[in-house]
Amino acid sequence: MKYIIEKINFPILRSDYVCQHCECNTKIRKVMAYLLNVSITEVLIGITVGLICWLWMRSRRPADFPPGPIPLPLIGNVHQLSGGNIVKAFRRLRKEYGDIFSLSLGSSWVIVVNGADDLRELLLKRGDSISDRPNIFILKLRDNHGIIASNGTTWRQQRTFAHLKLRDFGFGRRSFESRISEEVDIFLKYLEDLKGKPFDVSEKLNISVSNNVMSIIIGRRFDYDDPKFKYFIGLLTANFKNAALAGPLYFFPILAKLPGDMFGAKKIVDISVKLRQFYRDEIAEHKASFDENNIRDFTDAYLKEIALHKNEKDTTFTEKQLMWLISDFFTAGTETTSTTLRWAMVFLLNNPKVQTKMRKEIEDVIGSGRPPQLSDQKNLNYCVAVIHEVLRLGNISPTSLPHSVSEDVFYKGYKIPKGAIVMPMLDSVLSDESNFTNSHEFIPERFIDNDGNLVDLDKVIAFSIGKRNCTGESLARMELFLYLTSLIQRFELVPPEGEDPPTLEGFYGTTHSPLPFTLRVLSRHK
Ligand code: HEM
Repeated sequence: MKYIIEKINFPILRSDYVCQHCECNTKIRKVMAYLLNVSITEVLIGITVGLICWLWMRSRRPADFPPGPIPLPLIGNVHQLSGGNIVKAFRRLRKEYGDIFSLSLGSSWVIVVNGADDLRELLLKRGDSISDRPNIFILKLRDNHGIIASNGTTWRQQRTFAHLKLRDFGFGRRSFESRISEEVDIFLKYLEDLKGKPFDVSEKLNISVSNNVMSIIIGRRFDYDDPKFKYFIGLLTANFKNAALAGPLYFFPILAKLPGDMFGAKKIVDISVKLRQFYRDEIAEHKASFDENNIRDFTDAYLKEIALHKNEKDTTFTEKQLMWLISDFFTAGTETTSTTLRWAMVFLLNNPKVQTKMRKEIEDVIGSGRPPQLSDQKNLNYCVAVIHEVLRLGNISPTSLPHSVSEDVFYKGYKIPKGAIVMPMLDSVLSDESNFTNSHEFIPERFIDNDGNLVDLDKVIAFSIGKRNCTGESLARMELFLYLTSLIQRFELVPPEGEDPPTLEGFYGTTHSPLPFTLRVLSRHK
C-alpha cells in the first residue's frame, strides 16, 4: 500500500503533506498514517466484503414480490433448478411457496404462475400488461419479427393479418378439411404398405403434419421421400430436442457465448441460418410467379400486402417479416401436432381397451365405408374425450412460452414488476389433482358425465389462454381429430411382437415428447 501511495506521488497523499490554510492536515495525516500501514491483503478483503454486501443487497427479493427461495449473490436461484428439468423444479417449488412464486434467474426476475384461477386472472384479465415476449436467446434471434417472438405494433399487426388470412385459407374451416383428409389418406396408405412391420413413425408423421400447414403457407406439399424437405424437418427436430432451449438459455443468454457450445446455442443458430435459406427460396419462387389476381396461398397474400404498404415509411409488412412468419408456422405447426399424435399412439398402445372403445364408437356412428369427417365430431363423444385426455396427459408445452411484463402489475398483494419474465405453468392445470382425479393416469372417461355428455373440456388449456394463445389451435384440433379417428378406424395399434408397450416417461426438450418408440399397425381391412 505504502508503495502504491508513494508511486502515485500526489502531494496530498504524501505523509509529509501540510495544509496551507487550516489544520485539516492533522486528520489527513492520521488517515495517511493508517493507510500506510494497511496491507494489500487487508485492502482486498475490504473490497471483497464490500462487493459481497452490495451484491447481497442487490440480489435480495423486494418485500412486495411473490415469495420464493432466498437468492444467492451472483447466481440468484439457479441452484434451485439443478437437475436440468425445470418442470419438476417448478412443481417442487410450488409445493413450498404456493401458486405464484418468484425466482431470480440471470438478470431477470422470473414469476412462475400456477393454477387455473391465477392463470386466467393474469393472462386473460391483465393480459394487456403480461403479453409481451422477453428478449431471451431464441427470441432475440428473430429480432422482433414474425409472431412468436415479436412485441408491440409489429406483433399486433402480424398476428391480426395472419389470423385473418389463415382463416380465409382454411384454418378451422370445413373447406380445408378435404385437404387434410387427402394428407391423412396418403399417411394411412404409407402405414398400409408397411404390412404390419415395426417402424418409428416420427419422421413421416412430421412430414405429413407439416404438409397441412405448408399447403396453406406456401401452397404445396412434399413427398415423404423428398430429400430436401426431409433434411429441413430433421433440422427442426434437432432444435426441438434441445432441452437447454426451454431452460438455461431462456434465463442465461450468456451461456450461448461459452466456448465449446456446451448448451448447443451455436448449433441452434446454425440450424436457423440453414432453415432461413429454405424460406427465402420459397419467397423467391413465389415472387417469380406472382400474379396479384391469382393469390394462391398465404405467401402470395403477404406479398400483395407488402406491395400495398410499400410507400409507408414504418410499415411492418416486409419480406423479412414474411420469412419469419413462414418460419413461425413451419416451426410451431409441425412438431407440436405431430408430438401430440405420437403421445396418442403411446397412450393407445398402453391402453388397448381405449382403442377398442374408440373403434366401436366409430363403427357404430360411421361404419367402415367412409373415413371420419369433422361433422362426425358431435356424435363421437368418446373419441373427442380421448383427444382431450391426450392433450392433457401429453402436456407437450408444460411451461408454455415465456411472457414478459410491460408495466408493473399488482395482484393478490404482490408486485409483478415491469421487465419480469412470467412462466405460465400450463402443467399445473393439466396435472392438477383437484381438476383431474388420478391425474397421472390416462382416463378419457373423466370428460364424459353419467348421461354420456362431454364435460370439463375447457379445463384442458394445452393451447394456453389470453392474447398470446396458440394461433394454430383450430388447425391443430382439425388435424388431431382427423388423423386419430381415421387411424383407429383402419388399424389396430400394437407393440412390436414380444415387446412391451412404450414407456409413458417423456423427454423435456422444447416440448414434452415421448421417448423414441416403434409400433406395428395391423390393417383391419383384409
Ligand atoms: C397440439 C398442437 C399445439 C399445441 C399444444 C400448441 C400450443 C401452443 C402454446 C402453449 C403456445 C404459447 C402460448 C403463449 O405464449 O401463451 C403456442 C403459441 C403459438 N402457436 Fe401453437 N400449439 C399447437 C399447434 C400449433 C399449430 C398447428 C400452429 C400453426 C400452424 C401453431 C402456431 C402457434 C403460434 C404462431 C404461436 C405464437 C402465438 C403468439 O405469440 O402470439 N401452433 N402454441
